[in-house]
Amino acid sequence: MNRALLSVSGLGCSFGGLRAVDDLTLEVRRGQVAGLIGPNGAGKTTCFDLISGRGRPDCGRAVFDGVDITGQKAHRINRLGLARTFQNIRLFDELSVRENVLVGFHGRLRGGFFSAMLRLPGYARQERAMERRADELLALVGLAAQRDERAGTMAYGQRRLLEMARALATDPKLLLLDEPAAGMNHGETAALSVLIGRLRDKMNLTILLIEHDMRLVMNVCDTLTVLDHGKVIAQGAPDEVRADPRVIEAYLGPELELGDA
Ligand SMILES: Nc1ncnc2c1ncn2[C@@H]1O[C@H](COP(=O)(O)OP(=O)(O)OP(=O)(O)O)[C@@H](O)[C@H]1O
Repeated sequence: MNRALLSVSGLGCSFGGLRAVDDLTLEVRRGQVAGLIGPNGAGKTTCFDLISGRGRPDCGRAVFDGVDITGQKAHRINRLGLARTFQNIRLFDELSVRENVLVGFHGRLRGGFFSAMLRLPGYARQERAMERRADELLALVGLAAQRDERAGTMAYGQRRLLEMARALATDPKLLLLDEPAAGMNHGETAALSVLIGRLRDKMNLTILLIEHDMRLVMNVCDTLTVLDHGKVIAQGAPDEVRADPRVIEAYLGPELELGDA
């Protein structure tokens, strides 16, 4: 059996004259936490956009769970089991925390418009099941107590967790996290490390994350890919990657003393 859940080969994309992603080849195996790191502007978010259907690559191929998803639309890729969060958090600030998670279930309700309008019993049952699942996911990310608060009033780190809960509501096999620790304090980042480990070990999730917090990256990632100017400059186990002179020169050197993680 092919153990790769996501295989990307030769993927590329330009903005005008800028080659934002150049010949990206990357494999994420089932049950792994993989990290995509690199300096600002290296092309990491663009990679996520290409993989998740928010941008079209001009060359290369992406295969998810045995299905060619190259250039497919975002909602179709999501339905196949790939969910993501965004660097710039996208929540409905006027809705409650719980309602934001329920949005993640959108489109999964069976029965359509009329059963919703008429509030048929089957529809109401599904709705209750989703509310229970939303509450479980909020408990998982540590936001159960804030369930009825307005999302717009939450602290930044909590908003990131809420985005994760909403992505999890689509019941993904692969979760792409774009800078999940951005804006979190030290304690929140430590809790996030534990949560990511739990998602992998207890919920069987495969995760690909972009992150600048090297302590988190070194703690949670089984494998790393380093991008610089759109190109992969190193790939492998975190310890090997951080000792790679090209990586130290491009990125890690000023950010991370050896043994800091
Ligand atoms: N829609 C766009 N139009 C034009 N240029 C873009 C667009 N999106 C990204 N870029 C450029 O492509 C390059 C890669 O950007 P990207 O956001 O993927 O990098 P990144 O590694 O995620 O950076 P950061 O760590 O700062 O978030 C940058 O030079 C950026 O300015």
